[in-house]
Amino acid sequence: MSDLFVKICGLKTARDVDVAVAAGADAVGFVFAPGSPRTIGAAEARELAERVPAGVLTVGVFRGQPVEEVRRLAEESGVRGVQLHGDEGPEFYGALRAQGRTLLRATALRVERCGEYGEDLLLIDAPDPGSGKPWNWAAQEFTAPRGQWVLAGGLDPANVREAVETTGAWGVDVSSGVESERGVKSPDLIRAFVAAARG
Ligand SMILES: O=C(O)c1ccccc1N[C@@H]1O[C@H](COP(=O)(O)O)[C@@H](O)[C@H]1O
Repeated sequence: MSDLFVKICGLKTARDVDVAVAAGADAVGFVFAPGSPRTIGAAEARELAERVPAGVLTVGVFRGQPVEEVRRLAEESGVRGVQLHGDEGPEFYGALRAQGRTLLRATALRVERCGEYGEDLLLIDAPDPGSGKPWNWAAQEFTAPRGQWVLAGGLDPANVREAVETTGAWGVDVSSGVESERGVKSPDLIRAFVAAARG
């Protein structure tokens, strides 16, 4: 097994959290961005996060929300990581730094290296996050960033291994590709994804 970092995102039920942890996920994500079929509240996320062992990172996922809201939801839910999908600049990451959480910067832009905005992990995603639509990570023009970067966007059990081998990603993140229908996770697909990702 490789030591690839694997994050399973958009979890809403205790069953799915338990399956992801048992399958060997390194991180689980709870969506606080409004308007997603996966959006949950802070109290629900807290209950789910409390099931997660200390060695597995719990991550709150945000998009275009004010820093006060991000701080509050992170505090109320107790997640240990914050993933930002908006166009937040370095000052936004700086404002969150004091909370001591792992900061994940998600972007569809070309980025030279992880850490430019003060993030701990860089997530290279599709322009429409959470849609399940892949982007062309195999394209000649794609240059992998330096440092710890996570590939996301349209991954599933069938394509994840090739994606890792082609791009050299340090980690992978998935939501749609482990669902039986939009917003509903499949335990079998979660297990298959983690196994396939690690090869
Ligand atoms: O999952 C969502 O609904 C979501 C909403 C808003 C921002 C990010 C979201 N999810 C993130 O999208 C990527 C990849 O998703 P997919 O596998 O293509 O469905 C992943 O980083 C999720 O954390």
